[in-house]
Amino acid sequence: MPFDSRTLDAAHAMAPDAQARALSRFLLFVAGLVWVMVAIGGATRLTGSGLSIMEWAPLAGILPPLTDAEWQRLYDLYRTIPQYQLMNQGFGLDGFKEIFWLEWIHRFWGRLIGLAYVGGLAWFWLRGRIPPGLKPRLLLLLALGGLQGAIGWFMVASGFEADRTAVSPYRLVIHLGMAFLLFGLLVWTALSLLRPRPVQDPAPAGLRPAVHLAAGLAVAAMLAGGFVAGIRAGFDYNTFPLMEGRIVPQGYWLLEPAWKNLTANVAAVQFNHRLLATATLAAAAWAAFLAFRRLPRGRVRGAVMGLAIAVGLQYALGVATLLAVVPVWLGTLHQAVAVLVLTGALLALHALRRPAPG
Ligand code: HEM
Repeated sequence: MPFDSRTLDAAHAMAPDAQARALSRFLLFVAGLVWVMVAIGGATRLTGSGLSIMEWAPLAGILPPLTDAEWQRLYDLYRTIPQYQLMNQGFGLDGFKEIFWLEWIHRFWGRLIGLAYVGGLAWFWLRGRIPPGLKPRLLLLLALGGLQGAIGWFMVASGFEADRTAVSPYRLVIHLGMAFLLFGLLVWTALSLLRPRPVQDPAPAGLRPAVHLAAGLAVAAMLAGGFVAGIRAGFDYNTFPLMEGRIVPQGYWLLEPAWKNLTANVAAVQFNHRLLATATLAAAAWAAFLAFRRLPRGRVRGAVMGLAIAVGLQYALGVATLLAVVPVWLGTLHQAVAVLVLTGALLALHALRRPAPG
């Protein structure tokens, strides 16, 4: 049962502290690599680099092109897809090289994460330093990491279809969501190795529901943000707080069938992201207020306040990204700081875990 936290608690009890700390540090290191990967992924998308490598070659692709002939071969492949014909026609081999590198670095970093994780896992495993109850979860993480690579390719492949110049927004959101899930599982597992469940309930009345609400809304805002990115909805309605002079933009419910408005209608997708972000900010601020009033200084209060600060920062960055019409550096920062919000949510949720039963 990989997700049963009691298994992990039992594992924690069995693991000597120093060993648990070492394993925890390793998982946090890998989570750090995933965080960098999310930022590189944002930059890759925003520079229009993501479709520049048309092959799925997990092993051979580890080397970049080393000869002129190899560059030419990859460029010729790229010239066959609609994105080249519709957007980049005639930009030449030099233009191709410019968009190539970020996608290559993104894939290289993915391989690096895989190698670091497999290498570290084998090291801990062979030395008998993994609590038995934790092994299924660590293997699950390995499987999910491999799946993420395949999802990445599944997403890229959608960008080669006729008349498309970008990838499917649904696949983009799945890829982004899986990155958040991987990061979340790594951090949660690491935290659980470091800190067993509390003996006494650390949460004053009302705080746990408020933090759960803020965390749930933050995840919803992130997935909605993925659709903003996926359909380039940030390049319209570049005013805040109104959208073309209205709170709810015109054409909010224009598409048929109705559910399409949630994923394909620029006005609705952007409005929903704003709304969810604002609700997250309100819930996180309320949780911070409760923590400030009802808890003494310390880890639990700090975690809840930290979540609110991260959400406030991300909110401000979102508005700045929108007003500046999505420059690459701000969009990338907004994507990276989403992971900070997730970290804040995980820390706060973990600090507020209920006491072990019995
Ligand atoms: C709780 C607060 C927020 C969270 C967790 C959040 C999260 C995200 C995420 C995960 C994405 C997709 C990845 C990316 O950046 O490309 C995104 C995109 C975006 N968000 Fe937010 N966001 C928040 C607040 C806001 C606010 C308040 C605005 C503006 C009013 C905003 C504007 C945007 C825009 C314009 C994009 C698309 C950027 C692009 O095309 O790269 N965000 N957001």
